[in-house]
Amino acid sequence: MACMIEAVGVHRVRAAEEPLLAAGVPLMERAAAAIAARAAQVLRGRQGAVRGAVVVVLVGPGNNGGDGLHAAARLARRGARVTVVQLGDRVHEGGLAAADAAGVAVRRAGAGPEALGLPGAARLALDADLLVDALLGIGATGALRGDAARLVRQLLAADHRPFVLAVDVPSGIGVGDGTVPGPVLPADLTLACGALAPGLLLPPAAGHAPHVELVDLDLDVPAAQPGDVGGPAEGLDAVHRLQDADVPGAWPVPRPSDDKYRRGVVGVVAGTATYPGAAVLTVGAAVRSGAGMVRYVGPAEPAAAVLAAHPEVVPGSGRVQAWVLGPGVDPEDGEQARHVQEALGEAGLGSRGYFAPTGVWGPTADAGIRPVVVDAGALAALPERCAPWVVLTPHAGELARLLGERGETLVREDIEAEPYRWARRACDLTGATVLLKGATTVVVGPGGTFSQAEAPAWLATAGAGDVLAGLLGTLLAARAEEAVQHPGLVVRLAALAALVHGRAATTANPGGPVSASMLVEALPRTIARLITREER
Ligand SMILES: NC(=O)C1=CN([C@@H]2O[C@H](COP(=O)(O)OP(=O)(O)OC[C@H]3O[C@@H](n4cnc5c(N)ncnc54)[C@H](OP(=O)(O)O)[C@@H]3O)[C@@H](O)[C@H]2O)[C@@H](O)CC1
Ligand SMILES: Nc1ncnc2c1ncn2[C@@H]1O[C@H](COP(=O)(O)OP(=O)(O)O)[C@@H](O)[C@H]1O
Ligand SMILES: [K+]
Repeated sequence: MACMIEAVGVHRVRAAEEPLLAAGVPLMERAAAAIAARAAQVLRGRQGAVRGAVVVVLVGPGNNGGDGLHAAARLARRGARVTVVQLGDRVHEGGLAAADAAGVAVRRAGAGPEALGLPGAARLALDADLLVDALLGIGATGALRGDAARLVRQLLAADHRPFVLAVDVPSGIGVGDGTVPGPVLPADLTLACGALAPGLLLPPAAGHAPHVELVDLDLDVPAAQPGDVGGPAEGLDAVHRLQDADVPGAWPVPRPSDDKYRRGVVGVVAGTATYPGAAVLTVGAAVRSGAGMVRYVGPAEPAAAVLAAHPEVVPGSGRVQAWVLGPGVDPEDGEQARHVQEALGEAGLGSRGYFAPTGVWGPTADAGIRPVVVDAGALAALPERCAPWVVLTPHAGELARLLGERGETLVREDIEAEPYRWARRACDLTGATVLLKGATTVVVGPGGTFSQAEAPAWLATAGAGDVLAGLLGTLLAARAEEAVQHPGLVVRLAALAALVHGRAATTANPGGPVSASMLVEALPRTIARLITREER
């Protein structure tokens, strides 16, 4: 059963809540009841009881603060010692009334008579058993401002913080794009109200919300638009994340009627005499993830290394269903650079690239068109215009270079600060699907947006990207015909490759170091476990 997670653009959440609010459905009370129940569970787990536990709720001016106030009232009624710290002048009136009625102490932070002062507010917050962050939710624009920003900075400077429960989102993240524009309190637990915001899945903001649970409010969210991009003011429509349970339905498991050609032949142009290892790893990943056949195109030295490691590989050019181009290829290397160009041309991408005859993609006439993975050295050979079935697999540095060649002035850190934005930009500029590698891998294509976060940090090791390229080649070769028709399938297969890649690292050595060769070794049993859902 598919169980993919969908994060929902803010405008779609608003559209879903409007009719319910108009009909008088008490969404805030429902959200607050769930938040208080989960907070009580946390307190019982950590303190043994709710009664007597010290809870501080940081409350902002809008409905996110309203959620916090109502939850504070409920926790106080269960015997917790609750203090609300109000940041700013305004506060949700209904929530305030509920908190007052339940005997919650409501204190202002900042300056003024009877205000706690920021150091006082910080001390109170840091001494709590549970700190609830209800400063800002999906109504946030830009970084936290004013006293809220100052208080969060003070909390971030502390050596130890209590358990932090964020209401809806960690306050101050870019809810629509996953940016972190200012100080944000990392949350131990985030309770998303009604739907997950895109920022909860997209890096770097997602790193502040490693554990997200959905509070189901029975919202009837309108379907995402095809292509998933909202208007400029609305932002992203949807971000998806595949789960392990999605793998069996998406993985190309061979049927009895298949032969090696029908299962998909992968052509690999990778490695040079200087970097033969990239060829071995890319080819190895394609073979071990179940390609029907792998053809290797390259000079004698890497070809010999490939055949020594993987005797099942067929050397030289020939008919393939998908190409993997570029791992370990030096764009200045004449022979491999020429092979990259030939493969691109053969896949339907001439010197200027692919322009669909009708102005829309969806080729039918040209039978030569086939998916291509363009990695590392081949990124420099990319034609002006690609198509959704061309998957670029840069890391942040390579993406900065690629965009630099297309007129953007960027460094790697810019990409790391706004991975979604720049992957989207590269997709818009090239027409290709872009898989941006990182601790969380983001895939942005004309067919949608995915974010996968399975990879342990041990995976940041030389050659791991080559393995991903080979693995993705196998998936695209197996479903080549559908992939050139359906851009939605291409992004999904790229996300699937990232998921399996991350899981293979854990399979190879749970909790410890891995090498790229260990990843290749681990692929067959990782895939078997995922598609059969058996523990091995
Ligand atoms: N989805 C659902 O079904 C349900 C959602 N619910 C909840 O509602 C929340 C959304 O509430 P919301 O729309 O009132 O916005 P919210 O996040 O509280 O912030 C807006 C306020 O903050 C202010 N402000 C803005 N930016 C700022 C900044 N950078 N720094 C400082 N201040 C800033 C802004 O002021 P302004 O910019 O207008 O001056 C405005 O006053 C949602 O996240 C969820 O928790 C549930 O209750 C029910 C079901
Ligand atoms: N901090 C991290 N945590 C988890 N995975 C990471 C991290 N950093 C990088 N990765 C993953 O490691 C791989 C590295 O790929 P790449 O940079 O292309 O390396 P190489 O070129 O040496 O093969 C990618 O799949 C990337 O997503
Ligand atoms: K919040």
